[in-house]
Parts: sequence; C-alpha cells; structure tokens
Amino acid sequence: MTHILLAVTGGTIGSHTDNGITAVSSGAASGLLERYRVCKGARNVRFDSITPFSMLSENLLPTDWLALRQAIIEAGGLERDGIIVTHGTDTLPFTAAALSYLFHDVSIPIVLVASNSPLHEPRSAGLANFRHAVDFVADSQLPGVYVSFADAAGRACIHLGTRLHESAPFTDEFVSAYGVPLGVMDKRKFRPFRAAANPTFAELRLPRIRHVRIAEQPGFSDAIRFVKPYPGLDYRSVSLDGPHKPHAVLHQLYHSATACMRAGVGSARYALLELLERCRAADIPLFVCPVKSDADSAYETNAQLLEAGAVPLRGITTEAALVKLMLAYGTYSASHDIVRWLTTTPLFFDTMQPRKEERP
Ligand SMILES: NC(=O)C[C@H](N)C(=O)O
Repeated sequence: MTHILLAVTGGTIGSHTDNGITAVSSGAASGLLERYRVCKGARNVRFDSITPFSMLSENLLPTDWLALRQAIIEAGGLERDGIIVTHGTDTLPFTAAALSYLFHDVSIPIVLVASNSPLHEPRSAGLANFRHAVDFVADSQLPGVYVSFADAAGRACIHLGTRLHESAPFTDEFVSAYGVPLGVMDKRKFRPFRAAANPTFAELRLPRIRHVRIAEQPGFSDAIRFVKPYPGLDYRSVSLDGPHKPHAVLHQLYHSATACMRAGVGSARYALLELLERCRAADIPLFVCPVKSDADSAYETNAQLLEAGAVPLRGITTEAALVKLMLAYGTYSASHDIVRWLTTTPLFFDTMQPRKEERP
C-alpha cells in the first residue's frame, strides 16, 4: 500500500472563513484526510501527518523552509513512498524552489498542494489538487519536488518545483516558465508534456548528484538585496553599506533581459551602471535574471550591462534564482567560489536548456 507523509503548513487549504475573514484553522490535516477518504477516486493510501507550522504563507520566512525540511526528515518522510505538503498560494513558488534545492537528491516525489479557497467552500479546488497529488505520487514515483495545481481550464497541472512563477494577480493562475507545465494528471495517470523546455520522463527518473554541503548544513542568507526595475528608479536609493550590507544583489531585468543604461547629463542615477559601479567598489556581486539560455542576439542595453560586470543567471526564473542565492550565500563560506557555483550548477532542472526542436 502506498504510504505518504502529509505535512500541513497552513495557507488557504488549511483555513476557514468566518465573517468574511479567512484564517488558518486547527485540525487541517484530519479535515483534509476525512474529505479525501470519502471523495470519488480516493485511493487506499496510508497517511501519517505532521504540522511543522500553521500560517498563511505570506507570513513565512526562509527559516521556516529549514524547519519544514527538519520536520520532514525527523518524521521519516524520506522513507515513505512520497510526501505531500499543503501550502498557501502566495509564496508557494519560493517554498517549492527551496524544497527543490534542499531535497535536490531525494529519491521519492514531494508534491506541494494549495487551494484558491478553503475546502468548505464549494468552489474550492483544494481537494482535487490534493487528489491529483496522491495520484501523482502513486502513479509516477518520480523523484523530486513538484506542485499540483489545476489551471483555469480545469487541467490537473503538475509543475516542476523550480519552474513556477508567482501566481498571476487578478486571475490567480500559476504558470511554469516557458508557459508550459511539466504535465497533467489524466484519468489518475501522469501524462508528461513533450515541450522543448521540459525534461523528458527518462531524465526526470535519473538519480541526481548529491551536493554534500547543501545536504548536510543548509542555510539561507538574509542579506540578498533584490532590485526590481521600473522607469525612473533612482539607483542611489539602493543602499550597499551600513549594518545591512548585502552579500549579493539580484537585479531583475525586463523580459528582454534589459535594464536602463541611459547615459547623459542628469541620467546617471537612473542607469544600472550606477549600482554596478558601487557594487564593484564594495566587492558585492550583482546578478541579473531572467536571461534566456539560448538568446542568439541581444539589445545594446543588455550587452552594456553584461560588459559592465553584471553576472547573468541564465534560464532560471527570478523566484528560483532568489532562493538559490539565499541558499548559496547562507550555506557556503566566502572562501567558496559562490559566483562560479551559481552560474555553473543546475539543480533539479532549475536552469532551462530548451531544445530547438520539439522532441517526437
Ligand atoms: N490561496 C492562498 O493560499 C492565499 C493565502 N494568503 C496564503 O498564501 O496562505
């Protein structure tokens, strides 16, 4: 019989709405399992459950990712057939990336599940997302970290844990990088999508190399400065000194991998060059993303920012890159060549290598 560890962490899927206010409620694990056992298509699965913490996911901190990892290990989760983690949608892509890295060499499926509304509401997709996660564990037995979340068309999507973008505002939809999920659950079976950006089923099944330091003593740095550009951003407002001196800066780029590089009198403060020069003087690496892995031409602004020393993190989502930077700078010491590690070490398909041709 399939044996699954259920880790509940709060989120809307573990919440109740009273007088129009939704808040986490106690008994989320038993409530979910009771609903599952009587639903159509339920499998005969043995569940153990843990509640490492219970909160709306907007309240989570990186230290909670470590607590979740510890609770899973201590509960013997890695010896089960699979693990399901219920979670809120707001920070789901960050926790999914964190777990993908923390458990990059796992041999079982770990599936995160969330819900648009509490389980007691008729429009809730939480139970269906959970049911698909159970089917995915039982049917695919694929190692690694995944997310089960149905899309607006009702497809039971399965996403890679390192590929998920933040949920879209207003539509509340989750999309994977390159616009295509890893696959869907179809009649209780996992059907992978043969898209150019996706790993093949055979690649997903391969055992992964263990990065010993991450496996032993992971940590997350709280000194990564994240900068999101907009027209008129004055780079002088990004502080690099004082008690909060960052280990590194992650600068998001516009979708064409560009940022303002405007030159001329009165414009210098609006150009990324201003920040790049201060970073260089303070010996702080400045990473940029998203940047496509396979771009064969670039805008002059993009060429200029790379020429000025920005370190591109290619083919990785901003969400995963941010978590990976926190992990690298929280785990490795300054003597380790962190920049080299970050730019050359793909972990659990976080770095997309799209093929030119779609595979047959
Ligand atoms: N749908 C949700 O789960 C949203 C909630 N605020 C959370 O992230 O915990």
